[in-house]
Amino acid sequence: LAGPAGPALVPVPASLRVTEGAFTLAADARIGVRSAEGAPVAEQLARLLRRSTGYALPVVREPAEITLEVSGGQELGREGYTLDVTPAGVRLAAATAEGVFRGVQTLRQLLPAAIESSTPQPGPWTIGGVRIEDRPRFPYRGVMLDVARHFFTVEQVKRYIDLAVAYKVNVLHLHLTDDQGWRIEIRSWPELAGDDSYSQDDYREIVRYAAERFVTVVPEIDTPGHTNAALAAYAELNCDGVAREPYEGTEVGFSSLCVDKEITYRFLDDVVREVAALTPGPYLNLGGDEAHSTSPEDYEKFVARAQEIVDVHGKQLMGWAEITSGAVAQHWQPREPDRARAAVARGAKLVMSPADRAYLDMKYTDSTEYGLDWAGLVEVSDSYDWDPATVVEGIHEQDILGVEAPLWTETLATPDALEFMAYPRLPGIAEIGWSPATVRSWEDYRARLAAHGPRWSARSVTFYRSPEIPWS
Ligand SMILES: CC1=[NH+][C@H]2[C@@H](O1)O[C@H](CO)[C@@H](O)[C@@H]2O
Repeated sequence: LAGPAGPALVPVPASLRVTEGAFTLAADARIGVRSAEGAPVAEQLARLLRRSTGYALPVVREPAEITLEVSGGQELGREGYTLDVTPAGVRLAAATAEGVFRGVQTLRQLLPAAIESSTPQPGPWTIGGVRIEDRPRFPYRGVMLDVARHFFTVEQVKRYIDLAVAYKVNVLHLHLTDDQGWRIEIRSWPELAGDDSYSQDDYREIVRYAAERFVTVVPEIDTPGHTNAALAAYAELNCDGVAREPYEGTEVGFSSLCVDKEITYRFLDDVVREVAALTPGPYLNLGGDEAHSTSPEDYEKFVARAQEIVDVHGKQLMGWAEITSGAVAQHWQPREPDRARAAVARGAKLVMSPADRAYLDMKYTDSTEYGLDWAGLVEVSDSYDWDPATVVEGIHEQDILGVEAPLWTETLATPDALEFMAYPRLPGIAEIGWSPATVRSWEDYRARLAAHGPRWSARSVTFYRSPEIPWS
């Protein structure tokens, strides 16, 4: 692989040493895993390698040519791992199955791009010798998918997860409700979700699929603004008792729940109860952005009640940077750094998603067919060449839980459009979340990223061939 210092890995590992010799995966190779905890990850790796090599690759309960070990060593944390490739074979060790899963993503990238094919390819399947010790900089490395402006099916969400976990992404934030649509069944309020929505079983399946890949789902029910879909479904939720018209446009800030009506909080309690019961992850995101039709006093009253409700249902409140309560606030508006500082001042942790860097719905250039440009044009270099710990004055490493790449879908109606906007920028945000700031740079990253084009082509990913990258 053409990477300047060796393998073209994204995210770049915390430490990597090229060693003597090479390992070639042979047709009679086996995958060894001794612990029950590691077995599901071994099976996932086996399925992936069988598909593109055509080899049997049985999983056995003893050391083998590829050995996955879930050992006790806590020094690398929950997601860290060590990966040794020698002529004798591959040894991937971690304290948890999650760490082994993260290391498997690195192992995939050490193998030729053809390993990503869905049909058997000719080898040789050779990896140069390396010793890798790796662990993430931030614990929260997310992608957000807006399924409200345009709905995407369970299978399409699964594919979005599949592509993202190859880059060690570990959070999927689903923007489930907005002015244009309510996309999750709420049994106590059956008129909310229309035809294009997830049943509760659909949502459970997304959560299950994500969990198998050590991805935490963060559901967002955007409130008190961005609520036209609910206000159109239930007249009684409106202050004037009149149902709103359905809205298909792209304006924001015109809707608000009725803060002074008690039914608003029965509604919120029912919704939070049902969604929390379906969500194993710690966060319940209640949005809070662009509540331009809610007075500041009403906004504070609403958020205080919302916090109580989320507490009752055993979750931690998360929201956009405007939200004035909760454990985690998400910085998004480059023009409003004060909100990030205020969130830290009240004891919240930040997820960094500056729109002029991390919003995957921003056009690459003014000739990009899809997307918006209110935060500016965001080429691959703009999206990569920043750091969460310096991007906002006064916000430092210890204030930050992680990063997230939101993909808003006002202008994106198909999976191809999603992939075109997400690739190649999503891997860069993933690297910013995982790799130490000291081991990454734009010049090195663009050279490594060049080797990922063939990997995406092998998976039929529709990506933007940015002229900034020397594609291999
Ligand atoms: C947090 C946030 N609220 C707005 C803003 O981001 O911009 C998005 C488009 O880029 C838009 O879809 C969203 O409703």
